Amino acid sequence: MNNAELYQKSNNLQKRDAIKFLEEFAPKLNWKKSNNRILDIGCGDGSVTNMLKQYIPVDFKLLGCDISEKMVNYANDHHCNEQTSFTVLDIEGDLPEGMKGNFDHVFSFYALHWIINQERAFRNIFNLLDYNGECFMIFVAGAPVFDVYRILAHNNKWSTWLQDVDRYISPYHDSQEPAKEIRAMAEKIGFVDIDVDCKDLVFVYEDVDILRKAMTAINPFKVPQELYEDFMDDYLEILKEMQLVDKINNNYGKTVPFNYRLLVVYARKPSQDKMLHLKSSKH
Ligand SMILES: C[S@@+](CC[C@H](N)C(=O)[O-])C[C@H]1O[C@@H](n2cnc3c(N)ncnc32)[C@H](O)[C@@H]1O
Ligand SMILES: CC(C)=CCC/C(C)=C/CC/C(C)=C/C(=O)O
Repeated sequence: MNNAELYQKSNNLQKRDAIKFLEEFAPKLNWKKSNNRILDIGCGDGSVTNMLKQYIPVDFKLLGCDISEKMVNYANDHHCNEQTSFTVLDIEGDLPEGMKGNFDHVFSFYALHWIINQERAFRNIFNLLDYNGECFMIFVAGAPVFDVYRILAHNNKWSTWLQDVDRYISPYHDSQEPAKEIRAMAEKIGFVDIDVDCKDLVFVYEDVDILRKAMTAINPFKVPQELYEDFMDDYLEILKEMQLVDKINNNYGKTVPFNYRLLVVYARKPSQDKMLHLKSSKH
């Protein structure tokens, strides 16, 4: 998952969804006239961070962050300029003091399903925002890829490399009402104007080879290189058993549609007055 070169060639699904939801939501955000301080969490190779610039006012400072140093280096090499830079940050870890309260807008695209401790990450996002700051995030609730990981983890051939499989399955994959869960968590943290939607979407891969590359680009497991093609063959066999890929002719010359559920989340940190008022009414 930290091969930026490969990821930027195979992230059509992620890019399509970032564009789709930015087009809908960016015009509705409360942009400042000047000096918009923006953070993109889980920026990866930086290509979506770069696209984000088309949807924000011209006066901005944009920081992308990612847990992977390799991704951050690639993003800095390809997309860094006077207004945009990238840094290493684990959104599930301790925040540097200097970043707290420093952002008017926090975005995150296709990253938060990688986080086990959701409350820690959402609390960190709250603390990164300045008063009245807004966050907008899209991430995967459920997808067949997570069922495939579970099945591979139970196969003796692959179990050694998939021992920590739960770490890489969206925390909402088995949830009946992920939007309700997220809303309750965001309310508990102190967010207001919360809007959470769980969308049923479809992405059509042009053929099995393209699908294979996309799955390799997001594969989090350290399967040895010499076994990797065999691993992907078994991966595809499972997709055939699940009737998601045709058994006949390896789906040759045919497109491969996949259904998945995507969480689309907006929330705002209250004003300073509102927060002081809430604090004093608690005592
Ligand atoms: C699928 S990529 C998404 C990249 C980009 N946002 C996009 O939409 O194309 C997910 C990214 O989240 C990063 N990530 C995973 N866990 C993270 C964490 N705890 N803190 C920050 N980034 C994390 C991964 O390193 C990876 O680069
Ligand atoms: C098995 C399969 C090909 C599923 C495709 C649908 C889908 C939503 C894939 C994205 C999964 C994911 C975890 C992406 C990411 O982290 O960027």
